[in-house]
Amino acid sequence: MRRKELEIILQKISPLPKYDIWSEQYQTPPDLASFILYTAVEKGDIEGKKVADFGCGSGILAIGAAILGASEVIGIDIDPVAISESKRNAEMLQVSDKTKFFLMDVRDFNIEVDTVLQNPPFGTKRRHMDIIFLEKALSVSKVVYSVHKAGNTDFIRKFVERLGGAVDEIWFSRIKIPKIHKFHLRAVYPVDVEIFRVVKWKGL
Ligand SMILES: C[S@@+](CC[C@H](N)C(=O)[O-])C[C@H]1O[C@@H](n2cnc3c(N)ncnc32)[C@H](O)[C@@H]1O
Repeated sequence: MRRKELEIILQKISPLPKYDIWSEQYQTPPDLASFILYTAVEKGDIEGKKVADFGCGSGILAIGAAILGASEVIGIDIDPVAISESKRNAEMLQVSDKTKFFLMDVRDFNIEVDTVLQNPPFGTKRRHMDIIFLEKALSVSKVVYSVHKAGNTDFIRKFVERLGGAVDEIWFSRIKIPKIHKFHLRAVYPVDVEIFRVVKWKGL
């Protein structure tokens, strides 16, 4: 399957019906999701691998990984609506046999996987939430693809190195997110993001 075909399939996954500002539930746009997924395939991180999607939202990264040949995919989210929407979307795209979705806080996840894909909350509402996700992802996997608000590259690089990992590659993109604060005037805001590929090179 070509990347554009995957993107068209992922466009069938709608964002969650109600946007929870506190949980920062913006969806990864299908073009960025297909870029992350294809990059991960090219690097050997998806096909035949056990993959987790932390904060799966409507399931776009988890379902994409299943479509691209992951052997097993686990999606988790703290919001019950996200879990039911992910299950519904997995059924619609005929990958429910390869995907499992669990309602849980990322901090409670303790299953070993090969690869974690995640677009965590930026931490705008709950400080350092993205870092909590990243630390958990590195503790249970060998490779992590993680989307972060741009501008904290050095902090993230050093944080990962302190955990015994390494930032292997970084890509840049821009996504539109719904307004975060009541005083915001526009409905959506463009935000520059960095996508990190992080590898674990020491036992954690
Ligand atoms: C930016 S959205 C990304 C959604 C989806 N992965 C995507 O890429 O479109 C972040 C997701 O993390 C979830 N979330 C926030 N805090 C969480 C936590 N402590 N544990 C698990 N999921 C959480 C939110 O409910 C939301 O669905």
